[in-house]
Amino acid sequence: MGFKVGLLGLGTVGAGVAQILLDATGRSPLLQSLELYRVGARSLDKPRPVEIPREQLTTDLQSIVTDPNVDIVVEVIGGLEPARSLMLEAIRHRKHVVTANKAAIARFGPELFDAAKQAGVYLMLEAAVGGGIPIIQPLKQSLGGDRLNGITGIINGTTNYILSRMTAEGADFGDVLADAQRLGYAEADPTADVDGLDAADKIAILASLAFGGRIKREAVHTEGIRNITATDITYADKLGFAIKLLAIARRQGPAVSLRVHPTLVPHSHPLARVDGAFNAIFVEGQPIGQVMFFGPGAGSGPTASAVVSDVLNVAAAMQAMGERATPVINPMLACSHSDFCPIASLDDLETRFYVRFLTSDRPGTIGHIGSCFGNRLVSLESLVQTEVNGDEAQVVVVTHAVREGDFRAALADIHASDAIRSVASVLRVI
Ligand SMILES: NC(=O)C1=CN([C@@H]2O[C@H](COP(=O)(O)OP(=O)(O)OC[C@H]3O[C@@H](n4cnc5c(N)ncnc54)[C@H](OP(=O)(O)O)[C@@H]3O)[C@@H](O)[C@H]2O)C=CC1
Ligand SMILES: N[C@@H](CC=O)C(=O)O
Ligand code: NA
Repeated sequence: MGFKVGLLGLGTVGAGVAQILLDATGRSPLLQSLELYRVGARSLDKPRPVEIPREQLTTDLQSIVTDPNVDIVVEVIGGLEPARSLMLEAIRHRKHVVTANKAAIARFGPELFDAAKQAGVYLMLEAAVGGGIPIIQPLKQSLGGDRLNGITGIINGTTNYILSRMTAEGADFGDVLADAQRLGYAEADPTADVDGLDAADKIAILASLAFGGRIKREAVHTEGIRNITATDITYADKLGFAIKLLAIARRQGPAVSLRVHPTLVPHSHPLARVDGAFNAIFVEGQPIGQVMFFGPGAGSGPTASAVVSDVLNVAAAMQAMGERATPVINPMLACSHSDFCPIASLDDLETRFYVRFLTSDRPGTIGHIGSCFGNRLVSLESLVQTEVNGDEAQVVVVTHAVREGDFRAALADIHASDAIRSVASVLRVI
């Protein structure tokens, strides 16, 4: 029994997918049942790293998703539209869909999964989070017996690369970003990466799988890394922390706390040692305890490896289904949530904070900071005056775990005082 694949997109990921599909040697025998049948792209004349016969190539992607011979559509064009409409059209034509498109899934997941359920087809997305790292299927299958409590991930390679280089070289954000763009690590428009939006898309997807409910994309509190300075990286290091852009989803009472922000991570934590463009996802559950998934979060080959694994899972399920008229969907491969997860308020988050103040170097300043925190029940772990420059001093505070709302109220009280020149940075600590 053979299955025909319609590939939408022949860029970084699409070319990698085509390369695997066209070379089954040494791979799963099931690959031999797959035929790369049609391929869609914007340009027919662009040089490609993989040779596709001209008659298989088209710029008419609609004709692929409606082609009665196509069994599985792979969407790797990216972006919101026409990706969303093409996936919906494919599903309505009863084709299984495999996608790497975290932006579209995070926003249109409910619409797409409802359509897939109604049509009796699979919508698969292993490549959408962590690129080549298996994390979607492990959450659906391997950890299916666990009650998951938290997911903490470095799930954006660009920002991890930038922060790693800032740490290694003592360099500033702007300089490293410019260099990352020159080297092709960061895109020409790096907004989605450096402002945390890409990581927010991905944690919304992971949280939905881990906590068994739909997630509204706008529920993810998102802060990027533009304001991280070499000064904070140095202070954090002296205090025993690395600064990482973490995406965090945790159970908080009956709700789920969802956030992406730069975070101080103790040097002893496994995530502190994930450097460069690598990704890692740290999952906590009961009874598993802690488990970490590490590897290449992007790139042609790794991402294509995840896409093809989905295609193979779908092919295996289709083979098992045989010629049955009514589709039988394997619940361990499908997503069947219908209710939205309640989202916890950020004010109620309990976390430690790092805060750096620029103050006047005069008597009473430190006492004033301490009492403002104390009045709001914010307990301090350490408070150090680190540097004096003329009449200006730097004061770095690390709190114990406190309610975020209380911490913010104390900060507002401190800010109102004329002993404080500015609050130079506020970062959460895990
Ligand atoms: N690159 C990576 O490492 C990773 C990417 N992803 C996701 O994978 C998806 C693809 O990314 P990537 O391969 O990097 O993107 P590219 O920009 O490299 O490739 C996009 C491909 O889609 C084609 N395309 C785009 N829009 C259209 C359109 N409207 N009509 C026809 N063809 C179109 C382009 O055609 P043409 O070549 O002719 O211009 C190109 O072949 C995205 O959703 C991305 O977020 C996920 C994880 C990692
Ligand atoms: N832009 C992303 C790539 C894939 O998701 C990243 O930097 O991690
Ligand atoms: Na993955």
